[in-house]
Amino acid sequence: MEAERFFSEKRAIYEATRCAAVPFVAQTSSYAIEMGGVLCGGRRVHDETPTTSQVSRPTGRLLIFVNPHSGAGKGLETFNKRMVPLLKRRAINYELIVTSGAGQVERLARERSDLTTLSAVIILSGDGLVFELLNGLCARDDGFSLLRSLPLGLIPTGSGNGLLASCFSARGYSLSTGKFLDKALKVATSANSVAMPVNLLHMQTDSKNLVAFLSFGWGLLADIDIESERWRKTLGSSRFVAGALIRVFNLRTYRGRLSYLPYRRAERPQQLPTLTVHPHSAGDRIGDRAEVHRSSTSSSTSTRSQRDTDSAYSSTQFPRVDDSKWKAIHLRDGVPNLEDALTNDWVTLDDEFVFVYAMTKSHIATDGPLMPGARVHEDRIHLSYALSKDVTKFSLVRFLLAIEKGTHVEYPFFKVIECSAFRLEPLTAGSFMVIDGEVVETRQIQATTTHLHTHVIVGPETV
Ligand SMILES: Nc1ncnc2c1ncn2[C@@H]1O[C@H](COP(=O)(O)OP(=O)(O)OP(=O)(O)O)[C@@H](O)[C@H]1O
Repeated sequence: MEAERFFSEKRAIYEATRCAAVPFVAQTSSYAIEMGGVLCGGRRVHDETPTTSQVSRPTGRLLIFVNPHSGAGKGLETFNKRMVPLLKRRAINYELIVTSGAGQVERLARERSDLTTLSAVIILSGDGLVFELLNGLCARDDGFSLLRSLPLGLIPTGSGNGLLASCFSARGYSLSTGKFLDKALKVATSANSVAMPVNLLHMQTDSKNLVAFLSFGWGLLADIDIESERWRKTLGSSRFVAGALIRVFNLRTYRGRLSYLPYRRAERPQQLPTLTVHPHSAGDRIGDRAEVHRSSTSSSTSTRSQRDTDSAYSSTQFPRVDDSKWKAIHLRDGVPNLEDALTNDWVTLDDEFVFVYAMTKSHIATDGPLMPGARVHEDRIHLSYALSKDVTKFSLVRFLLAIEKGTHVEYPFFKVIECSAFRLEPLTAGSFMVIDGEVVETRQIQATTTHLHTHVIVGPETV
């Protein structure tokens, strides 16, 4: 069986590349990589404003990840039918990796030695792959500087694309279904694009230091996200609505201790994000590219259990080892480690919660903004919660339905606090703790604002 799979994989890769002009193929046991043999021109440019960075043609050398199972499972089709023609038309050189399972992108981002030679990384998936990429990068010694030099292009083929929705919304672009994808394809393959700085949070769990770019959830909203996973293929992003209705009528509440450090402007000035694109040798046109084939070792199932087993984030075996590296990037001095006592300037709520949901961006999906006040580059956390004593099932349903119109913020039980850090200690079990859509296993969690930014391609410079 193994041998059969090995040879069919070889055959698929041979078929994929035999008619390409100059590509070669590297293969590992878990994935196939298609690489072109030409580079297009580029130039080194520095950004001049805190809100956008000039990307010299994101066309020199792209590393493209496609998750074939994300969202409705159309990532590969979108790549072949929609993106390849654009890449060809603009003579863009690229390396394609079709992911074969959870954790692969994180490993590659952590281990590859050629990342400084890339013009950009493009991801066709949901927010999950972005989470893997950023955490892989941040695990490297040169990770924080790589964040400043490696822009991300996001093509929304997942069921949750909150990061791109937040960035596009900030630029005034339409988030309606067709236009969202069209625009993403266009900007990711256009010359002279710009990339927006996007703030990152430091998340400390019992065992890990992680970065988050979007959200942290516990209670109702986190449970809806994870429990509606099973409808991912059939319902796409509508799975959240179906999940919400079911979950509200079986409402669970959780005891927890939520502490936060009220927002104060950063003590050290924010470092202006500088995006550098490395120069490339002058380019030739790439020839006809072959159709892309998925490695036959890739799993055809994308279930939560498989993801949990494979996940690089679920282990609680190992102690955190690099706390000091992370403390150095905090915007506020003196934020204690997760195990340490909080100082007097923190506020603590010990109560029965329906949910806790924190965001640094406005959107978790393309429907209305959950946190309309959040800005992609700013240095504060919008920490929201609802207490069990303040809600009824009926008011919760109305609240969830109001998110699309943005009127949910008017519900008095929806409390939003601006803070620089927060810590959550669940006192009853049963809910997921979810960072950027990914479940983490930990007894408690702490989030702190940092001066780290990644950069998301949103170009062109003028809208
Ligand atoms: N080939 C694969 N098979 C199974 N899982 C994969 C594969 N490639 C990536 N993954 C994992 O799938 C998860 C979901 O990916 P992503 O978030 O990008 O898509 P999505 O459709 O928006 O999913 P969700 O909304 O459930 O998070 C990620 O955690 C990623 O690690």
